[in-house]
Amino acid sequence: MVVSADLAVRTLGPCRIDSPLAPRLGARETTQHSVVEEDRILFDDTLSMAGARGVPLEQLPSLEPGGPRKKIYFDPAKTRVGIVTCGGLCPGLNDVIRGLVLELSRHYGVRRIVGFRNGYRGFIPEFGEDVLDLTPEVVMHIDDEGGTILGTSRGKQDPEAIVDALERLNINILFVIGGDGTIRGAMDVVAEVERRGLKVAVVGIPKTIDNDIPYIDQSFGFQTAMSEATKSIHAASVEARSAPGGIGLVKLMGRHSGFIACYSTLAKDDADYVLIPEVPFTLDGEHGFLENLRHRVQERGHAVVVVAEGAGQEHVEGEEPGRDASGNVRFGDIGRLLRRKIVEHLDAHGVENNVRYFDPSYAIRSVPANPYDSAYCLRLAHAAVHAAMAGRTEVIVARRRRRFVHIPMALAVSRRNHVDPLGDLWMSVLEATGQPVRFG
Ligand SMILES: Nc1ncnc2c1ncn2[C@@H]1O[C@H](COP(=O)(O)OP(=O)(O)O)[C@@H](O)[C@H]1O
Ligand SMILES: O=P(O)(O)OC[C@H]1O[C@](O)(COP(=O)(O)O)[C@@H](O)[C@@H]1O
Ligand SMILES: [Mg+2]
Repeated sequence: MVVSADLAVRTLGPCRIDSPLAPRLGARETTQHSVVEEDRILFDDTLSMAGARGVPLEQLPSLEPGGPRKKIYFDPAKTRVGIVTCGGLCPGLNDVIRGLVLELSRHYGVRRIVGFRNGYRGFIPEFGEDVLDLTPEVVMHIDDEGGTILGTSRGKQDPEAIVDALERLNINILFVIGGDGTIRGAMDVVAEVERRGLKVAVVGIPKTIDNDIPYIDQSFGFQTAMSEATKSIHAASVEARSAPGGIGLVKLMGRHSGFIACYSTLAKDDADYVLIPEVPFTLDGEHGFLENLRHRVQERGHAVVVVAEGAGQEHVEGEEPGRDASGNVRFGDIGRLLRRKIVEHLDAHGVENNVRYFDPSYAIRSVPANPYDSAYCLRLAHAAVHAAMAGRTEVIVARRRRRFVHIPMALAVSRRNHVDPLGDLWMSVLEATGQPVRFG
């Protein structure tokens, strides 16, 4: 079987130790529900996509399956584990931490697990952060709360200092729970680990409420966050329908990808317009957004507009986008700009208007995971533990088309997941809202 280089997963070495889970794996075979270790998971999911590669079946790009192995690399009794959460909050962070700790301790018998506090700065002595001992008792009920018991942060830290801390604490496995920035940071850590000739596995559990990590079905916490967002859309709709010329305007998170705006709109089916970063729009002119909205309000008496924070940035004049500590762009406020423009435009045309502006902001990501996301987080945590104990490194675990897989970190950060303006999701949004295919 040929494995394309970018899909090959790196391992620390041969697995020689019997896994404590081996007795449960005896009868496992590849079925529609599970994939055995020796098998691979096809990268393409349609005949035409696979066929377009024009290569024999065994050379088709494929991913390593996730799941427990009969033989593992690390001896659980001697293994020390670190866990860190970085970047913005996301529902389910505590579920993942809990899942890692329970799987490591109960099923593999790992006895020393520590949590680094407040993201990558938790490794740096100058910040004076103590590590937190993570036991089943400590983590048992943390999933009841949103956030992360470890804390999180943005801002780059020196990979050499991070690996110094790993050496100081004799850590063999580091789990990083974070988004694209965190994964890039983890790749720097892997490079430094290798430079020193250490055998430390670094495994990621991808986190992003924006759902912008590619090659995975959907990121954990996304479903919870978009469910929270529907509350604001509903409130905007109630307000809009209760006032003459009522316009409910909702700004939602989503820097580069408008998934939250799209899915929460579909869930409520109350919105008349959705504006996302992936689909540019014009404001002015006969076919611009403002004129379309004016007609809608005059004809129907009210309207609901959902806008993702990264949408229409070209319209946010005079505000130079800044950068946060991690180097992410800080966008101008498209929500406030739209509110002002809508009022000005409708006033100028003598159309009565009552704009109600909603910015739920952090409220959608600070809540505990819903049951679906909790179950998903637990399964991701299990997959991450299996990968790490089997010596996999520089990988993230993910679910792709219902299968748990190992994705090399380099591939996971090679691009961003976007709403495809020519794809099914955006088509559904156009159907649900009735907005024109393009403004302008
Ligand atoms: N290109 C990069 N190289 C190394 N570390 C990075 C890089 N980008 C971000 N990081 C680090 O990863 C952590 C989280 O990144 P951030 O972008 O804030 O969140 P997220 O992981 O959710 O994308 C921060 O400590 C940040 O400094
Ligand atoms: O937490 P901050 O620094 O205010 O940043 C807010 C940003 O964080 C997010 O919630 C998620 O970003 P990350 O995936 O980089 O953590 C974005 O949707 C939002 O723009
Ligand atoms: Mg990010």
